[in-house]
Amino acid sequence: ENTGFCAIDKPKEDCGDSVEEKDTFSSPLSVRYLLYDVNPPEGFNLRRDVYMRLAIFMHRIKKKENWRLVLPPWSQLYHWQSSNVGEQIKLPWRMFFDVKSLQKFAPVIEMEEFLGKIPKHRPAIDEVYILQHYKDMWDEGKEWQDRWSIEACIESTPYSKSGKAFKGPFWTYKNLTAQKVECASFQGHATLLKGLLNQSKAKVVMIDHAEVALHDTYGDHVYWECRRSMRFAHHLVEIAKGFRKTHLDSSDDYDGINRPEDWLEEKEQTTRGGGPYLAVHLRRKDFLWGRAKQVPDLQFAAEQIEEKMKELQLRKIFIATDAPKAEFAELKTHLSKFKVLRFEPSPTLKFEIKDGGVAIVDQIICSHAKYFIGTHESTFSFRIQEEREIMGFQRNTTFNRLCGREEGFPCTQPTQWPIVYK
Ligand SMILES: C[C@@H]1O[C@H](OP(=O)(O)OP(=O)(O)OC[C@H]2O[C@@H](n3cnc4c(=O)[nH]c(N)nc43)[C@H](O)[C@@H]2O)[C@@H](O)[C@H](O)[C@@H]1O
Repeated sequence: ENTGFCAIDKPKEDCGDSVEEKDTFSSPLSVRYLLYDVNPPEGFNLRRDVYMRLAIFMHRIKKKENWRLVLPPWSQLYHWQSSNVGEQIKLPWRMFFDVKSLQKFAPVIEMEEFLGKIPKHRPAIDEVYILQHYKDMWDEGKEWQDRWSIEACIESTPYSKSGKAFKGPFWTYKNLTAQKVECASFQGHATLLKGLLNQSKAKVVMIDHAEVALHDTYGDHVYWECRRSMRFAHHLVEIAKGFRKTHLDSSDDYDGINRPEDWLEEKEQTTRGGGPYLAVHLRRKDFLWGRAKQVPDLQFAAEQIEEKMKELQLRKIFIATDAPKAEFAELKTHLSKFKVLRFEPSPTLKFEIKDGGVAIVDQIICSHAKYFIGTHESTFSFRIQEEREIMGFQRNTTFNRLCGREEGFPCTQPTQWPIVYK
């Protein structure tokens, strides 16, 4: 069967660009759709990780089962607080990622494409399963065992019955409804969802709190294939390129970075150079209380940055941060010997790419630097580290983090997760 999707093991010629498919909802099980959502307060980069768990699951079953994974639009993320960028709801994945590239790994489609297929007379979603942890999961002496079962909901849910159908958050789509909503206690890896999906005959199933399902295998070659397929949207890559060139004397040619257009053609890379700047991801805001011991005050962060700048004999520092303007200005006063830069798009550009796009441009710039220092346990920093692994930077230039004042300097550095190829 040719689904139009490009499997990792198919020759490139067989990989169609189009995701158009013939399914009209007329034959109940010809194609099935898996929708999902994540715990509302989670940020963008944790959500990227949850996507990978489900995409890898879809990748594993795609030869035998005809599912489409519907990409959940980005709506009202807690950290996206800019007021001058318009509404940040229902943003499609193509604003941030190269969706064709994702499709070369897993059969994914955008929400709007899925919505376009639903006949008027039918609720969009047949069945919603809200994943929850087993009540006894943390009991002492309880052995880990993969299991799932439909059970009463332990906590209250945001779904409520209105007439025959259920209403719910549904990524802020007001008209979406579901026919059935149940809770499923779940303990195990994403592939365990197969049992849950196959006990159902529904065509459209949604998994809420998908973060409860764990990675099948973290860090093997399939994980990295999925990760490599998550290329950023071209327009964001171009914006980052422009910034690197104009402000940081950095370009792929000059920095010795050589990445094929298509991730399927990527082989193990070695990058010895990197742009002539130090990049730092300085996570502030909720991390100031959430990770108080490991997040340095600005003065202590600056001391660590200065030390590294002297060692590397660099002049320019790129700071990716969620810090308010005043904090960034203070940091600059502590680093007055150097040129300290931040990506600050014009209001028009920011309106276009939104908070999510600004964050990705920050990540791209950090990932191309000669040396990177991140923030303890921030998934934002982790994703930069992965990007650098893909580009083949030497690991000691990647797996670094700032130390908290209480910890002192030096402190324990991040675990290295090396890239693996087939
Ligand atoms: C404590 C936990 O932290 C987790 O955050 P953590 O892993 O850093 O990383 P994320 O899951 O991405 O969430 C942090 C969000 O804050 C913004 N942000 C953080 N750092 C930067 C930066 O350098 N530049 C720009 N432009 N934006 C930044 C951005 O919107 C990003 O997605 C959250 O996902 C969890 O919900 C929870 O809050």
